[in-house]
Amino acid sequence: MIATLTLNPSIDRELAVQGELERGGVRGYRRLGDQAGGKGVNVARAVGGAGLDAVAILPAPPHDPFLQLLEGASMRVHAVPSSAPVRINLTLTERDGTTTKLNAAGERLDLAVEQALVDALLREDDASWIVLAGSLPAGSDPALYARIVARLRAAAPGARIAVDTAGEPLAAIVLGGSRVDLIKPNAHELAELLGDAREGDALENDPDAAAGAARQLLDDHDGLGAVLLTLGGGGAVLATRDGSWRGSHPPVAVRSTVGAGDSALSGYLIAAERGLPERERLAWAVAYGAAAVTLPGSEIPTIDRVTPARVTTSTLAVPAVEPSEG
Ligand SMILES: O=P(O)(O)OC[C@@]1(O)O[C@H](CO)[C@@H](O)[C@@H]1O
Repeated sequence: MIATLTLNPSIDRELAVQGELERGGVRGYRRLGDQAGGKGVNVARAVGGAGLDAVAILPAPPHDPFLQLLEGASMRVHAVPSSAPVRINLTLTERDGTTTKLNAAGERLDLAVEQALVDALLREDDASWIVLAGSLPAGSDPALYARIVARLRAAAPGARIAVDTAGEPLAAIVLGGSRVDLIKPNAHELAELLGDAREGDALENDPDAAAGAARQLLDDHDGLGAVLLTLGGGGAVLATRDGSWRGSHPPVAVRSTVGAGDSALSGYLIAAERGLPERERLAWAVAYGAAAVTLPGSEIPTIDRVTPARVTTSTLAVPAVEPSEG
């Protein structure tokens, strides 16, 4: 069973832009629809869609439209009542598949709601993986995920924890020495974590450099178990303490890249639940990510759309890293 926590869920509203989007210009659009989103929600939906047990834990006011959008979803939903309405994130899609995302900050959660969410997570004591995913609502303590990990470690020492976040919350986890089994940055998030956000494109286009950077993180931070680094159309790299691999997929027709990273993480987790080794988990991650980009908006692929056999994996010879000083 997989339990996800989404502290900042969203209604994902997709707008199809007429013509090309131009900064400062005027364009028409067609509203395509709303989906219940947020990274942990998407992961739970994908895992549930693969026939596995998943629960999405999140805050939402009792009659928020977000909850109606979740009716009939493939996973269990545990909504902790909150007074903060669920944010609306916009996805602007152009004909050629270019996706522009405008994300709202999300409203700060009351301390009592925060506590109730963590308590709900702790009650899921048969979860094989706990996933903490997405940004934190505005005004949250950037170390909130790190504090939640510390509580989970104390209460459930054996649980495996995956974190998919960015910026300060990710830095608080990694640099603060939290013990997590997996992080899933993209190249830009990894570059920012390493202190040079400008290097994101370079990492995305150079899987060897990306793997070296991921491996360096593992060497510098004992708390980290593995890094699943997504590289857009370049597939993904998985760096673990036992080896590093690259997975790539033949090109696909891209409709929307929203949710591709969540799908990749889901693929890894679904393969892990099936007892597959790391290299095959990577193949599943890449296959899920590739299937996701062929779907509109933040639609998450069901397992029948996913073909891990189309993914080529190779072992990366990552140079040995000098032990860090001190
Ligand atoms: O603000 P966050 O939490 O980083 O990102 C939120 C979000 O962009 O992530 C999902 C796609 O990954 C969407 O469902 C959602 O709108």
